[in-house]
Amino acid sequence: MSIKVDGLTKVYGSQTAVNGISFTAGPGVLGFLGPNGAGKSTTMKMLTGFVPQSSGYASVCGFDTVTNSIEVKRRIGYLPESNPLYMDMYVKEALSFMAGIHQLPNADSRIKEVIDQTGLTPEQHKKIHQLSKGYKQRVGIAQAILHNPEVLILDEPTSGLDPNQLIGIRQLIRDLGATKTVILSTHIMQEVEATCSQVIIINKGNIAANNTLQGLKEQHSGKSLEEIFISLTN
Ligand SMILES: Nc1ncnc2c1ncn2[C@@H]1O[C@H](COP(=O)(O)OP(=O)(O)OP(=O)(O)O)[C@@H](O)[C@H]1O
Repeated sequence: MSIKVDGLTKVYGSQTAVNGISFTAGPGVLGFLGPNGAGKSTTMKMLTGFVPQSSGYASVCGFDTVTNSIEVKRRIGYLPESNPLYMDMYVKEALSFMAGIHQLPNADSRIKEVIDQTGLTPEQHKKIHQLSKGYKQRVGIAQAILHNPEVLILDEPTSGLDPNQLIGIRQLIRDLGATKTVILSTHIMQEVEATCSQVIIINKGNIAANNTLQGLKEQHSGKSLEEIFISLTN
């Protein structure tokens, strides 16, 4: 399994945002669902080493996220919810900058490959601030996959996109999930149906469900994913 999480907990002041959760994930797309404030982003930030946990353990490809964070960062790509980008850079310039940080050999050919893969080719000569939201998301994904990580953490990568962009990005996520372990946080149930093999529903910092999409539906006697989500998080 590429991701192992055991008793992972994050406490902010007096609030327990993530309460001792445990799960594993391997290649495929894992849908990480939950209401606003459930603890999804906090869990993702702990997995990427962006914030330290209060207690518990997480590993990525066998490396402890706290004691081996450099090895983890080599193997993980992260698109944060806010998708922070260098708006004044050209698309290729930003990717080249990231390639430098990762010390990628053959950076130029890898950048070209990633631009093709994320559908950025027609917009590649623009500055990032000139791009539409959908294309900015594609740049965020391109940056996350540039170093060809085994694990991808995508925090609401499709929020606010039009249906055409949605379809394109979902297809890209499915393609990435064919070889990588992808953790996808989303509020769009249709998206989960279209892309995910495994689903975790988190509520108030606790795991309320962890199953295959099929298994979850069987467990809840054929209810829709939306109905299951509502019944487990209310
Ligand atoms: N830096 C922080 N300091 C204090 N509290 C925080 C901090 N970050 C998150 N929280 C709190 O932790 C809880 C979980 O937040 P988190 O962002 O992980 O939820 P989420 O499931 O990603 O929500 P959303 O779907 O709205 O993005 C929330 O109550 C939030 O206010």
